[in-house]
Amino acid sequence: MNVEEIEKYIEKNYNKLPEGCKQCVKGEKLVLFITGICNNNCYYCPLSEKRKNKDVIYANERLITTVEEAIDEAKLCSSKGVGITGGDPLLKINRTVKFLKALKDEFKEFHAHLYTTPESVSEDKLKLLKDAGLDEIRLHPTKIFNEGYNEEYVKFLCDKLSLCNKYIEDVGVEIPGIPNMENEILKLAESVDGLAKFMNINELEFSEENYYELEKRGFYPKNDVSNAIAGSEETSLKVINEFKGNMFIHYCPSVLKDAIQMKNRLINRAKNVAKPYEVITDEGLLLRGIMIFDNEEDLKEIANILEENEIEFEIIDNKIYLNPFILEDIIDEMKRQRYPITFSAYISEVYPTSDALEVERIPLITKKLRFRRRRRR
Ligand SMILES: C[S@@+](CC[C@H](N)C(=O)[O-])C[C@H]1O[C@@H](n2cnc3c(N)ncnc32)[C@H](O)[C@@H]1O
Ligand code: SF4
Repeated sequence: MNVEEIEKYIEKNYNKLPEGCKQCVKGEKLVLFITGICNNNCYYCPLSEKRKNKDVIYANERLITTVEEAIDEAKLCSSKGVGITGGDPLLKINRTVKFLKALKDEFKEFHAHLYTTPESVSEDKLKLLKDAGLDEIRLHPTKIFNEGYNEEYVKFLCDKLSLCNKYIEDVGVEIPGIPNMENEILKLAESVDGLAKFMNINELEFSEENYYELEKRGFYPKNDVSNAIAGSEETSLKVINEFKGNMFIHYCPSVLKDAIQMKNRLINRAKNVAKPYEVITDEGLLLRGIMIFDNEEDLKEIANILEENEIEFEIIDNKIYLNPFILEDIIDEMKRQRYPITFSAYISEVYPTSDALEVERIPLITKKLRFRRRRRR
């Protein structure tokens, strides 16, 4: 499926999507990674070294410690809901409930969904989650994919789904689309139909952390441009085509996460954080022009010129930040007028995220090294 096909699929099936996914595809969900701690050890686990089994909290890409920071990040992204993930959020139930309640209290109509595993679900925890306002829960039956299909385990999963239904409005199953497991996934779908409102199948993705384990099992990337695994899409779509039950099965392709959901979330954040001189790209990244000076006099001279011409800019240390296209025009004009250029300059493309990660640097003026001839004695 390419981006256009996905967009069509989303449009056609939008009303059937799980509530949590509806906001997610529009980039309106805050991704709250509540802890990296997890009792499972899935061979396909995509978590990075910075997160896996580390008791850390991230609101989107931002490492945080307090609920206030989570609320701030939700505001910066104009989030309309939260997806609480990990690790396993239920292993840190008090923290999960504290953050969930704070977000629910702060924002009106804030949809909340949470990912966990059936082993961690208990009546006590569900009561706490219900009181804090959880709208949707998704269970990931890890053992099927790590140890093989087992009727007893599926029965255990069904009991946990029934328990969830007593407390939480929407209950679903979410799984990785492991290639060639269509028979097992179909049997699973038939077993949970009626107990789960939906089943989400994620296209299997590789990361630096799980690549070795995936390769060991014969899996390989489907192309050079994505981090999806070959065969996962075929398996997932086969399940959807062959399933005869009532439950809605949603396939979530890797490109949906990167090209649509992530892009929309970046655009939402960029609109709130962009400085007046920054340009928002179609991908939701920020473009800014940067001039770097060796001495303060030169910087002041250019700053005066910009002020006289009513051009927006900002000075940070020995740099002037300004609109990238105006910067290009200024350099052209300086060259045309043979005005001495006393700075180096480039256009910087950065994520609108809290770490402002730089994706690309386009040099405009590079500093020439000055060589002074040594006098012969
Ligand atoms: C990344 S996990 C996060 C929540 C929690 N750690 C869990 O596994 O349920 C969210 C969903 O992604 C799926 N998943 C796990 N590893 C994956 C991978 N390498 N590629 C695609 N989906 C994956 C699982 O089915 C899980 O329900
Ligand atoms: S349950 Fe999730 S976090 Fe835990 S090991 Fe499996 S994929 Fe990783």
